[in-house]
Amino acid sequence: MHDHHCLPGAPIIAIGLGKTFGKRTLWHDLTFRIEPGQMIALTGPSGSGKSTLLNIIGLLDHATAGTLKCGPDDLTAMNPRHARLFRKRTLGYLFQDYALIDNADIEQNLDVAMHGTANRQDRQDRISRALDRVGLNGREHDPVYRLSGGEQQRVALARLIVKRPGVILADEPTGALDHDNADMVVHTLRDMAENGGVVIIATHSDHVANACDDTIQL
Ligand SMILES: Nc1ncnc2c1ncn2[C@@H]1O[C@H](COP(=O)(O)OP(=O)(O)OP(=O)(O)O)[C@@H](O)[C@H]1O
Repeated sequence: MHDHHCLPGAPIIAIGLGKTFGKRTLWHDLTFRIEPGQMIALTGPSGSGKSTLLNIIGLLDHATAGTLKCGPDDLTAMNPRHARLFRKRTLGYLFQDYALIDNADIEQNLDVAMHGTANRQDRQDRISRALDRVGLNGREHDPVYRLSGGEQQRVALARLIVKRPGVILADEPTGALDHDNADMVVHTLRDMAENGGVVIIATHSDHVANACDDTIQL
């Protein structure tokens, strides 16, 4: 196993993946392969385990059976240090709680996502382009606690744009948004796939699922 992280360009591979809580089985024997460049919808009724599967791929929960890999890296058997680096360098989350730093401003929230970029001017250019993309240019110094839910979701999207992760996990990313902003989110996630990312979107929206290359139905 290599020491640092799953390089962008690696597929996500599940073989016989299972998850049970006590006596309840959410799914067993889930097998799929998602190639870099693909945007995949994760669908299924409420309670079918979409968020749980995203959490397992995102190293926030564990499968109870099977194997999950990102390229050569076995995600079901990572030591804590490797898991921390994988989260920091390879994973990008777009989850419902946004996980932003509330009392920091938008720029600070984006800046912390760019671990690998030492050059300050380069970081600022990337922040500016990302905020343009999500329609929040000029709002760099607004504190996050003062933003609306939809604005916070767009900051979370901008944070992904500046981070450029190889694996993007999105849980109902269009849930709180109006039609135009929902389209903007889907197009941005599509761009990330086209740049070589693996994009996995848990969604109840047929519109979002139709914009994806394929569907994993739970
Ligand atoms: N830690 C846990 N212990 C026991 N059961 C859990 C735990 N976490 C999740 N579950 C159960 O697993 C099931 C799947 O939950 P999950 O949130 O993954 O579903 P979902 O498909 O994302 O649902 P929704 O579409 O409603 O968001 C739920 O019934 C939930 O109660």
